[in-house]
Amino acid sequence: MIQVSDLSITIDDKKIINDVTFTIPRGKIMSIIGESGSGKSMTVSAIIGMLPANVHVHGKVIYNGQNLLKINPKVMDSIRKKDIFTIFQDTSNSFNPSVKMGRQLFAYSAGRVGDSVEIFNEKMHSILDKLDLSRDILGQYPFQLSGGMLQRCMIACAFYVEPALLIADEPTSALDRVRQKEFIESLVQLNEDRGTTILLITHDLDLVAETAHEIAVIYKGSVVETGTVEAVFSRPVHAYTKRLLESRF
Ligand SMILES: Nc1ncnc2c1ncn2[C@@H]1O[C@H](COP(=O)(O)OP(=O)(O)OP(=O)(O)O)[C@@H](O)[C@H]1O
Repeated sequence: MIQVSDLSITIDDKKIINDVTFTIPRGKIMSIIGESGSGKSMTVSAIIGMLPANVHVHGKVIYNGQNLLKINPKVMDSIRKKDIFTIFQDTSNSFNPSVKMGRQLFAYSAGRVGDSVEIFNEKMHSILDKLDLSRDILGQYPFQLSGGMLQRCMIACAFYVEPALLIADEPTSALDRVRQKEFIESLVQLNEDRGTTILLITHDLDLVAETAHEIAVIYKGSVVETGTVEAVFSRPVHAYTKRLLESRF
């Protein structure tokens, strides 16, 4: 569904990403795993076309036959709005503290696809029920909800929008174990119910084991291993992947 090939990113003459190549298969959950500073977030920024101004980028990010790195900015805006939905590590930054959740979830869902308030209420109520989230949250402010609930509100919006690709960048690292589990269940539910393709960025091997079908291991700006989670976990080839897996037990 998205093919990243020979992606290289340089900032101030420093190579941050080096000839990164991988494919995100349609309908699958794919995880990019790597240690802090390895280049995971930069890779995501290249895919969604939100790289800092001082960056030099080479290579291709092919989506629907178009190279997103060379696309007209207006077309990219529309792809970001309709096709790609992104959930970041700290969702509280994504919400305005002084606006009730209902209005904000409307903007993240119905507003993106042009639905009326009536359609929003009907559709969002049934999604909240499905995700075991109380309908009351629509009348509450972000500070009245836990971090885990805010993350799951974002999943509710993804259920609504049904994007072609959901990118979740370190979505569980600020959550405790119970909230992590709830979030993971919602993520898997989205993939299974709607067939949404998911790119999951993480440094948590347990999270990968519980959710992902495919994996790309990134180390110092290069992809050192790709394959199904089953194959990479049972027969790791690169020394870094072996170290990573040994550290799990
Ligand atoms: N705006 C920037 N200017 C210069 N260097 C940057 C910038 N953003 C990131 N970097 C550098 O690029 C490299 C990759 O960063 P990136 O944020 O992609 O890593 P990451 O794998 O996502 O790490 P983490 O897990 O800590 O978020 C790091 O060495 C980082 O210091």
